Amino acid sequence: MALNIVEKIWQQHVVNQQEGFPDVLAIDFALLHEVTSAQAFQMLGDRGLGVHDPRRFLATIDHSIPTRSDRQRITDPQARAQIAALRENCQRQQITLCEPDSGGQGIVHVIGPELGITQPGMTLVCGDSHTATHGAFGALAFGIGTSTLAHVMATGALLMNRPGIMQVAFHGELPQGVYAKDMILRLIADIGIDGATGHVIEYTGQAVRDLSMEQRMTLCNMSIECGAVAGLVAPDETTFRYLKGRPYAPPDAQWQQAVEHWQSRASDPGCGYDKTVTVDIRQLTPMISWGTNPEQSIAIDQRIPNGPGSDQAALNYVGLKEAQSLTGVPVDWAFVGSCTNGRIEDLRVVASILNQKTIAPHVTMYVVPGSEAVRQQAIEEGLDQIITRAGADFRMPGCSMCLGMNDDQVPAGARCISTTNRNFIGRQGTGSITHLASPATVAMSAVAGHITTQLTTMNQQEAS
Ligand SMILES: CC(C)[C@H](C(=O)O)[C@@H](O)C(=O)O
Ligand code: SF4
Repeated sequence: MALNIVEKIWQQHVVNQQEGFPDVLAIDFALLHEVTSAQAFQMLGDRGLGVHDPRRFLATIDHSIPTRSDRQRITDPQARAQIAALRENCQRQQITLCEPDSGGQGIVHVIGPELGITQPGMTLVCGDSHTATHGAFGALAFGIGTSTLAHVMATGALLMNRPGIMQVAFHGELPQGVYAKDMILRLIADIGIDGATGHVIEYTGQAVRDLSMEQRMTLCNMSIECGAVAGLVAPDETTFRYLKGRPYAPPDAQWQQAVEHWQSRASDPGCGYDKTVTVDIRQLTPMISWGTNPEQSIAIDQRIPNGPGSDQAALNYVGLKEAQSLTGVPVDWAFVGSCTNGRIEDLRVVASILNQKTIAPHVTMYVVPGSEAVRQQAIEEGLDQIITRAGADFRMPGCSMCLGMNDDQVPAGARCISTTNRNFIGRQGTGSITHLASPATVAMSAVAGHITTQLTTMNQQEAS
């Protein structure tokens, strides 16, 4: 029988199945961060339980760590407590913790793939809603709550009813200057914030095959924003090439065998899905959000909806009007980073736009690498120099301005164009206004000082 990738991974990992009860699914790996792990460790401690196999866990510090150069000096008492608790818990349970300045620290969804932990056909969990990012490798990756995390820690298994499986088929080639970020914003705008509820999405189509691993991660990252429980892309040569030689990847002697297994995980021709959605991207232009959830996004050449699709409360919050064009709306802040778009390719795109330019004087721009490895790579390529020369701030790795949980916050009333994944009310700081877009759109807008997808040819540097 022809099976899709999710059915295959599920079948291989189910350890118990009983009518009327959730399936018991073996979990290959769990990633931890400082915000959601403390209570899970506490629950284990309360019952005198240990972590069942510490080699299948890895922890990092990302949400609450400052991104200034002296980031080890943490002034916020809550952040300090979270980080101290993670250190203590990892030490007690013998879990590897990627410490700041070890070379391995970064956002949990950036370092997992970078280290080669995330592999095709595996099951992976993290107490974080953007865990679907790892699906880019053909892994079944779920964001789970804290008590579920405690259960996985103790048993290595997850109780779950098998979700529906939805195919999102991208039709056509991705036009020049349009990115995975635009593809996923288009999908969410089309199907809505609950369009994939209860489903795992498999992204298919030649355009997906043509994406780099970084772009596939961007695509899968936002699956949760249309309600999906996970999102994935079947593994192929691009996946294998990315993984080869990474610290946790299979060594040379086992490589061929691993690749053959991974290849066998891809969906069979003629397999079925519970639901299929097609997105035509032949004419896709850069996308941007206008409201207070990611569904409220439009193509840059469209106007904010007037009538159906409009949302007066959202418009009041963001200070915009029905039927208004977003092009030309002034921005105060520009943010490049996060587990959506804080990888080396994103920084390369940004640097290529900022090269020989300066950002508009009224704009504050943060460029925050997703990990220490991304930062190091960017420095080796001289991207930090280009970014700094343009007047942007090239900072230390972390979640940063993606959510107002650390020192990096957009001030109340300020408008930020951002490469992140959520534009919820107050997401980047109390009273902050967020417009979601690709790194290219963010960089071009920072130079122009207003929302645009055109590279301003004349600016301060050239004029002087
Ligand atoms: C803090 C954490 C629990 C949260 C999540 O689960 O996603 C955060 O990463 C986010 O992006 O909102
Ligand atoms: S970068 Fe943002 S979305 Fe990603 S894990 Fe951190 S806070 Fe969540």
